[in-house]
Amino acid sequence: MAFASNDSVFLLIAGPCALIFLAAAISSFKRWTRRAYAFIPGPDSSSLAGYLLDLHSPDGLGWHYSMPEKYGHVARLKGGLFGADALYITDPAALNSILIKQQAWFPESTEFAGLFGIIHCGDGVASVKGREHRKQRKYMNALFTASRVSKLTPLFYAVTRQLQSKLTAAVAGKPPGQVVEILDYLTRTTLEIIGTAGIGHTFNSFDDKSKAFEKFHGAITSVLPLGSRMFLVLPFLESWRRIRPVWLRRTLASIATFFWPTVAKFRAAIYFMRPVYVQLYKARQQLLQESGSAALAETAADGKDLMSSMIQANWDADEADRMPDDVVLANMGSIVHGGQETTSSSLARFLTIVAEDSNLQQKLRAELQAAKAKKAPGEDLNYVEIERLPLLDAVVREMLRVYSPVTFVWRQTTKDLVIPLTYPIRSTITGEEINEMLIEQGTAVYLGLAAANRSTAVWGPDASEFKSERWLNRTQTESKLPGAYSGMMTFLSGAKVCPGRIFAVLEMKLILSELLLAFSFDPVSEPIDWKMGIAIEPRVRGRENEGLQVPVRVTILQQVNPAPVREV
Ligand code: HEM
Repeated sequence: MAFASNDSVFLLIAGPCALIFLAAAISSFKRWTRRAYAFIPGPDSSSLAGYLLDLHSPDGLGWHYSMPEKYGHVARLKGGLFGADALYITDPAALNSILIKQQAWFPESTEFAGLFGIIHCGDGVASVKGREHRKQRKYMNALFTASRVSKLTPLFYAVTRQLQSKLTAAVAGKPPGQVVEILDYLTRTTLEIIGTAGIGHTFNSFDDKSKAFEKFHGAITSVLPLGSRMFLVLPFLESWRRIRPVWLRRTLASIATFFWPTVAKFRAAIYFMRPVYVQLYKARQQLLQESGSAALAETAADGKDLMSSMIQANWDADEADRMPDDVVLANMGSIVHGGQETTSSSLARFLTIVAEDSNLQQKLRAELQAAKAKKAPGEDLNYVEIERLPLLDAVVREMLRVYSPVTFVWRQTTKDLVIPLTYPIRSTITGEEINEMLIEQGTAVYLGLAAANRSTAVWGPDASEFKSERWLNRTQTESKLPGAYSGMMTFLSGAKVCPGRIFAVLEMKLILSELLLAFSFDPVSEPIDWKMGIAIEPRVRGRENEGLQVPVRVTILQQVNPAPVREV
């Protein structure tokens, strides 16, 4: 009898469990084999594994750019043998719906959230969602207002002067047109700017003997390319970082490093950056505790850096609104990372454009010289004056439109949703026009930022050509796209819009103007291939193994006085 009752208890528990298991298996099988988007045109996958290899291929920029022209502004990405289909979206109304109107149901995919959570060792803005994201963004948005950023202008100049002197030293006394690997200089510049203005720390980036710089520079520039090489495991990273106990996760990671050198390098880069942030944060907290806010003036940026402001705001906030230490630390990582590679590769791209187009280069220089002529000798252009240079503004906008440093972002629906379309889909099955479509829960949705920026339907038949003139006669309202910056998608829009866009644009304009006043640039004969990564990666054709580089020819126009060395 006892046996029988045990049996029924077992059946009572095991029965429903088996049913739940079966239902879950059927639902995931249905999801994996779902072909709900068969009526939407889209590219064939280059392998049985589906679209993932094409989407992430380093040589795949052309694949991305061609998407709206070949398949329309919503394209189906075939999941292959085992995966579900996904969507590639560049349609203005659909982007507006996904990023703004219905953004609560389209959170960032767990893949990117997981990757950035690991890189920043915690839940900063780049890896949290919903209310927590809104809470952290309030702190971050307050740091990046135009008025706050304009106050950083003297810091930007101070670092740019170091770049000018370093570049002058590299080419002085040599024949004109010396070949210089300019990306290295620009990476040092943007790292030093984000170091001093972002987190109040100097990396001594222009000191060739600075080991700290060398290692940090190596770590920060390698971590995203390494991350993009691990794209096949990205879907599991968010669950991975929740594994407890922590020692188990660390042991598993250590085992993985033996089999996969990329993981070993990725981990080493993170482990190098983390203590730098921890040390800085602790020092800042100690200052606050011991001597109050005024003591922050001791930092490398005289207390004007963004992170000091964030730490101070957090310190002053009510207990309930305060961010825990690990979140502040993760956000230090988000700011340094967000502000580094995107900006340095854009600057390098800009220099190659003006090197190829001497007429444009001369016109830009003339505009800058005219603006400088109105200032007292030795006085710099201020934030408003830099912003109001029409040609520089047009060239920077066009560069950010045609060469978006971030190619796509990744979202996932959390419920079935209908989205409107600006450009109807023509069904491959019935031939009818579809003006709105259902996106099923769980669908991976890729938003093609770079491709939308080149859509001929939005920008005209010359969309993929670099034509700065288009901005001299065009207004933001003319673009149908919901992008936060001049109607382009480069900085995204909505809740996840890049908080650093005003910072980035000012930084780029200021560096470019100072470089153009002091040097002229000419092209080299070797072609540079701009490869796809999480940010764009330039490599010299035939010398890919030498890493990221952008050679240009540099000639001194105007001797620059050596920059004063900043004591830190
Ligand atoms: C040309 C330069 C830049 C470009 C093209 C760019 C682009 C972007 C894009 C597209 C995103 C959204 C990513 C996503 O949702 O997956 C983003 C996020 C972000 N960017 Fe930028 N960015 C640039 C410069 C900067 C700078 C200079 C900073 C800081 C000083 C910065 C800080 C951030 C941060 C912290 C985020 C995460 C925001 C969040 O998740 O809420 N970015 N950026």
